[in-house]
Amino acid sequence: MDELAVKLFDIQAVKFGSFTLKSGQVSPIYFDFRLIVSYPAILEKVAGLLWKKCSNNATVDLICGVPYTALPIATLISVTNRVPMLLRRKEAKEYGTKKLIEGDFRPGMNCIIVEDVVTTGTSVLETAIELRKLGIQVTHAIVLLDRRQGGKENLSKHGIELSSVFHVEEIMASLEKQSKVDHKVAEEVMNFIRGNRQPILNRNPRLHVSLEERRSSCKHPIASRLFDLMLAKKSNLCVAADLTSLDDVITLAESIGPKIVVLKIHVDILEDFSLTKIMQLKEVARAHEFLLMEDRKFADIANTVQQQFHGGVYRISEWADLITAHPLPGPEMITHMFGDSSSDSRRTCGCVLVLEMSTKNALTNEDYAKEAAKWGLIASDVVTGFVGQSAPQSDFPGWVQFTPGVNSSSVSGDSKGQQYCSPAKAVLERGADIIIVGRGLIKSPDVVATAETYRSEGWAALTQRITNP
Ligand SMILES: O=c1ccn([C@@H]2O[C@H](COP(=O)(O)O)[C@@H](O)[C@H]2O)c(=O)[nH]1
Repeated sequence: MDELAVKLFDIQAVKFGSFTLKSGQVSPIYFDFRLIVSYPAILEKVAGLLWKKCSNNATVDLICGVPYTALPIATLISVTNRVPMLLRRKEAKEYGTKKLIEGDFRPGMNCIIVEDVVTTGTSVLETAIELRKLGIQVTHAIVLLDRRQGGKENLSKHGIELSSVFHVEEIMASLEKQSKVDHKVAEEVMNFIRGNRQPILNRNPRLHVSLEERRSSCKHPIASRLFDLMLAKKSNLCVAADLTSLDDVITLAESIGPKIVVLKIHVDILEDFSLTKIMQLKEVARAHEFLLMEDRKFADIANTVQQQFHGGVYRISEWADLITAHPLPGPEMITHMFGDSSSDSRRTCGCVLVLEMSTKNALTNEDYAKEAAKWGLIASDVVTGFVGQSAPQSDFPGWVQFTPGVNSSSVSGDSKGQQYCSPAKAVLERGADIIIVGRGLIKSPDVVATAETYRSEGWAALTQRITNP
């Protein structure tokens, strides 16, 4: 092991300095195991050590590497030990079979996941979710290096036992013993690892608090109403009714009304908009008890947005229960668009801030979302929640996270930049309270049955997240 640690250091697969990790943490150590493919003897050694962990732990039908670094390692294990391998794609192709898992298997077979480095365990879990969807059992994962920052615990909560060849402590001890790093560096690394041990996937307490408790922290009546509806209807489904006819939206709303808690529209794509018809939709919302969200994504100076919200042909403030707004122009826009403190719409309509977009290459990165969330706190009397693809490290339990880009099919997105994930992933891994489903439902041949499937999957995931943190 000492020898392997030194070899990894010598080929610069272990680096010291200041590195920003996927989680946003700045780490004094970085493992770049992609380099191993260029050193066949090291690759062979690593594959051998991983296989030892494997055969110690379970009877293996199949192995599957987490893309991409672990793929050559898994291939070598497979060939050397004659154990069949499955190939996981990161994204489904938009043509052909659209499979995320390639290879030959039977449901019920067990599969060991192979990974190079585990920090929080998210990548292993993503692979396990795809395998389990096909009926393949996943109870073990093997990894070259466990950074010991919560990955083992997170995976164990999902029924996966993680075995590792190395821990960071062992690598540091080997490198210090062989004078590759001095004591000061070794101590700095170990302090970082010890100081960041809590399971990162559980950082945000909002995710595991009961809906009843969260309702009691709400500052906005529309947020309280939404929690009431979720509890009463056992639903966290919002349907994006992106149709161009308001008559068709009304027909859709009448059929799926009992399954949903929010119906989201884009008023400016409707070809037959009239105030009379939108009031009919409002009546359906009242009868079936769901909220009406106008996804206008306001983003201008307060003076303009105020007129867009209250005036024009749409008179959004007269019928919308929820509206979306980009935080980009700053908190003044959010507070002033509703009018002065006596304006009714401050209490009858809740503002949902778009902190992160679901699209590829969106500029709404982690820093933007973090800063933007502060506007929400400043304008807390009108803000009911946010649109996002991840749970901020900390937010307010009375806010609701809406996550769009949810689609149960294996398609990873559309051809125009939209990106999709499943209801379970949106809720369990990304922190969604409300899942927003558009084409995955409105294009289906049986919208009522599809609404029920999304309702039950979304609700099951939310219940699981709250009861099994
Ligand atoms: O980041 C965002 C913000 C909003 N949306 C909206 O959600 C739906 C998604 O529709 P799909 O058919 O499920 O792709 C749509 O109304 C968007 O305007 C989003 O997708 N991403």
